[in-house]
Amino acid sequence: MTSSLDAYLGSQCDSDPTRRQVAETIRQLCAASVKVRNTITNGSASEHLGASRDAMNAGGDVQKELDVVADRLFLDAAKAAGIAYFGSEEQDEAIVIDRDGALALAIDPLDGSSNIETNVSIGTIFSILPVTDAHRGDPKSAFLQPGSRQLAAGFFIYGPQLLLVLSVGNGTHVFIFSSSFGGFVELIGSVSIPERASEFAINASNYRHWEPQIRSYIDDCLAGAEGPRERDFNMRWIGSMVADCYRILVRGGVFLYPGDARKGYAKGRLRHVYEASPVAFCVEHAGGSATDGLHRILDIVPDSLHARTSLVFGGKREVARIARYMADPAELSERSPLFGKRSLFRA
Ligand SMILES: O=P(O)(O)OC[C@H]1O[C@](O)(COP(=O)(O)O)[C@@H](O)[C@@H]1O
Ligand SMILES: [Mg+2]
Ligand SMILES: [Mg+2]
Repeated sequence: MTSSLDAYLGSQCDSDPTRRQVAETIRQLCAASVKVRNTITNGSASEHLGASRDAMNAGGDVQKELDVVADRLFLDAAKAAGIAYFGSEEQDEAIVIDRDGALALAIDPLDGSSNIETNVSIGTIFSILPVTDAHRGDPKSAFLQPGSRQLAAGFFIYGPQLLLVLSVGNGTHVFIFSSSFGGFVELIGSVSIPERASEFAINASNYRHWEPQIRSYIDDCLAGAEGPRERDFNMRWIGSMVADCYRILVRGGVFLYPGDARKGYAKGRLRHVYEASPVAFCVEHAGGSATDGLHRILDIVPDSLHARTSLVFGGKREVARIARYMADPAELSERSPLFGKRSLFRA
């Protein structure tokens, strides 16, 4: 029999008051996600949701109407859940909700904003962290913990289906919103990323800005069956990390958003606290890996709420292979000159 999210949370989060509050927070986030989904699917509203506002968020991105609507709905959810501190992509600073609360909620209210007006899957990414006495005087410090301390993390996808990918630290599970049931029910009991896959996701338009190591890795994939990998690769880039991540969870492959030479992109585009860290938590609990190219994301201590990080995640073996490219460029130059020089992009 299919089990409900509620039953799952009851079985996983009943051991102590903090975990019960984690469960309550997830329930409130789910309720907000349904409101966001309804807002998106409501035809009369959709006209202006993708419209740009005059404002920019702390990361320098132009805010769209839906970024702000979603931020407000998730802030209300955080208040209803009794969260201590709310840190959002759309807010410059962490917001104090309840000074005595036990949890901090970091959120990307709307992931894939550039896809809003194109009717492509978008989502919401969240991370739930513990608040200790050491964080009380300084709310932002609660968000500057390594991702390994997350109590729960996940993301919603507003796509053909409304999905929740969730880890409370014991595997990664997928729930689907069922309107006939009136809530989320389990779709995949425990996700396991297929190890051998031949699919990569990267924004290839940035090729000329990448470091040589990233170019070499992609060159070798593109060389296909005739290249050093001796097999053909496929490429996908949705432009909504939630959707790229979900595909990798169910079908395998690897995602890269590396730092590059563009101004402001030394550490890529993605934000550590509310994008990379929760995705890394779900990916690791599904048997995969997530790094900044070299180091495990969940071990890195971010230095600000809106810090960026290079991000590579997916199947363990492929992520480890990319780390070898990053760590040892010398090894690349020692490869067969045939493959060392060939590239579909380079002359
Ligand atoms: O437009 P680019 O540079 O390919 O970046 C796409 C990436 O940016 C993001 O949209 C960033 O998230 P936001 O939409 O929350 O800013 C990711 O979802 C996606 O993977
Ligand atoms: Mg995002
Ligand atoms: Mg966003």
